[in-house]
Amino acid sequence: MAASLSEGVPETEDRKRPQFGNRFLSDPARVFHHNAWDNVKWSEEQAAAAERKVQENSSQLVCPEKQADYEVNAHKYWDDFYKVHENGFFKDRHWLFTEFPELAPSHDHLVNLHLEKQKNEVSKPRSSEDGPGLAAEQHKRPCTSHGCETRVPPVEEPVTQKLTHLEICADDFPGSSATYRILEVGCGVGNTVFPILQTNNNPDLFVYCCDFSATAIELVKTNSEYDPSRCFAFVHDLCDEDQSYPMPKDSLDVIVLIFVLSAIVPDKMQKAISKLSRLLKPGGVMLLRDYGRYDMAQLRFKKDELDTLFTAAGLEKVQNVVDRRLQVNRGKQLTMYRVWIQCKYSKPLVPSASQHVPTPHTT
Ligand SMILES: C[S@@+](CC[C@H](N)C(=O)[O-])C[C@H]1O[C@@H](n2cnc3c(N)ncnc32)[C@H](O)[C@@H]1O
Repeated sequence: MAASLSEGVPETEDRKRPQFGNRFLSDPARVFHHNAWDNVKWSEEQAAAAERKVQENSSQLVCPEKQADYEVNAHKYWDDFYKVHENGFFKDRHWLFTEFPELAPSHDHLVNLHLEKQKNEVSKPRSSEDGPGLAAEQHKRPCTSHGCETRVPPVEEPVTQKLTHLEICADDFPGSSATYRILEVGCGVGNTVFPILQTNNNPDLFVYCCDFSATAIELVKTNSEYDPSRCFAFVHDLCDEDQSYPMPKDSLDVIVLIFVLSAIVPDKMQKAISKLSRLLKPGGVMLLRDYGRYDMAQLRFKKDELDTLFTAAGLEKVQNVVDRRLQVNRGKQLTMYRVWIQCKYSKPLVPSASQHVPTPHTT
């Protein structure tokens, strides 16, 4: 039987994977007809139950010694995890290109950014709680990643703008000859990076990826798809204030954070994001997808917390949406409520006078 209109999943223009936020459950009796439903409304009882669960979990804290051990030795715990699971745990993030067209080939992200901002000026910010989901809105966009009539004013080539102040030499860093540079932080074994390299055949693309687990980075580098002429993988702890990134500031088009920020301690997040923000070119974007508040009844990110983090790092909101999904195991007739948060924040073309992002000597 054909699905009803409200269950219809619009396909993207290139008829690939549909974006999140497009399949709505209007008739509860149909819950087991699909694997997942978007923008699921939570009842008050359900929200209260999640809150109670969080309180319950928080009432039994691990002892301070163990907390310190988890923080100081976090990279070792992740190393152990990857020694056991190798490439087998996380799935390739193939939804990346529908949710984040900035990662797809021939994407002119400055054009898209300009249009998304124009749209935000005339409509209130989207969220799955206040109207149609993010993807439904995006399908109405007049522009595709492959071309658009509206152009933003030309900007001075940003990479060459401020190189005199850099410690990293402008033409002597990995990927220096590329014109489109993407960095993934907390890349694990490459479930985001390899799909990008496979899908994005732009000859001017260079992809950096880092993780604080040396085992994970070793697995990336020994992957048969790792090509050092297109990619540079390195061990890096994003919470380590003294460690430099191997590229100059104002040099990256896109920074990707997929399920990584939630893995670090909250009081280190701001410095980590501000440091990353400095690496972005003006007009560059930071993309995040992570666990939202009450996902699996745990206390994770709220929309406003992430907004504060990114705006304090001098970035401007393009998107900040909560994706409440109902995942269904049709075989076992089980339902599972998940909450994700997805953000896009861009670096202003002209630095805002009200934002002061301190500039350290190294990036
Ligand atoms: C949930 S996994 C996600 C991996 C990958 N982004 C993906 O989507 O498959 C989180 C990753 O973040 C890394 N990570 C956690 N804290 C980190 C830190 N402080 N610096 C760098 N990487 C970190 C972990 O080693 C792990 O590989």
